[in-house]
Amino acid sequence: MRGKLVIGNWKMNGSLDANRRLLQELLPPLAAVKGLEVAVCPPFPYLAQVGALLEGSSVALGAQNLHSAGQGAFTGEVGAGMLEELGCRYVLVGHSERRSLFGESDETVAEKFEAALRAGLVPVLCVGETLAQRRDGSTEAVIAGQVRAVLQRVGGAGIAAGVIAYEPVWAIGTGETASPEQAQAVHRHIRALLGEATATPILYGGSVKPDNAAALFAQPDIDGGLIGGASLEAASFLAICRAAQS
Ligand SMILES: O=C[C@H](O)COP(=O)(O)O
Repeated sequence: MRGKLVIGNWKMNGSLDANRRLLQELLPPLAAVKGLEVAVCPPFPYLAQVGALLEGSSVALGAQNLHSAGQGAFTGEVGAGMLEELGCRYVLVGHSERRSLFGESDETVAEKFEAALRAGLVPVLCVGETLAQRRDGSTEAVIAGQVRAVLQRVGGAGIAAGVIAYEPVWAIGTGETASPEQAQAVHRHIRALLGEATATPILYGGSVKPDNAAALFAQPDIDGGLIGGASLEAASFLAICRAAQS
């Protein structure tokens, strides 16, 4: 179901003390921000702490990754059921840092998406092109490959139970955001690929800040944001959530 959604991806940042301070600053004013869903994705070791701190708030808990197997001899990995047991609602799959730094293929990502659905989680499929791919004109083909790998595995109903996040790799952590028009063009392309799953929420991510969020979220096919750096600073994340308020 399409509705506004803003997810903070803390990446490999935080500490017990910093997490507590961030949420103490963020949650009271965020309670007054209506008309959207908000989630935060801390690193695995902090899921239980952050889940406890979120109790009584409307902010959902998410994880940044999972393994496609439920359990077993996969040292260092985490299964979907474990995330569900810790109170996660969302899990990111196929973030570009997972794809580029940890070698995740479209097929691996599709398996993870399916495993998350099976456990009752909402998978957030991250897709996006590199700068070289944008320059050589293959943006649409790259995104189509990433989306179709998941569609083939879980079908339209499966993908509609999740969320897609378009994150151009060249805009992640660089301070260089896609213009609202560039982002909208790719979001429209993604929605066209979805067929019957056209109501799947599609978020934009990549250097979203308080000063560019409103223009991005105003685009017809942008349903919110996946926020990295700015989600670590309460005032910035709050301003971005306010910009998504409908
Ligand atoms: O998951 C979040 C994205 O990678 C965006 O990160 P950023 O907002 O720091 O550019």
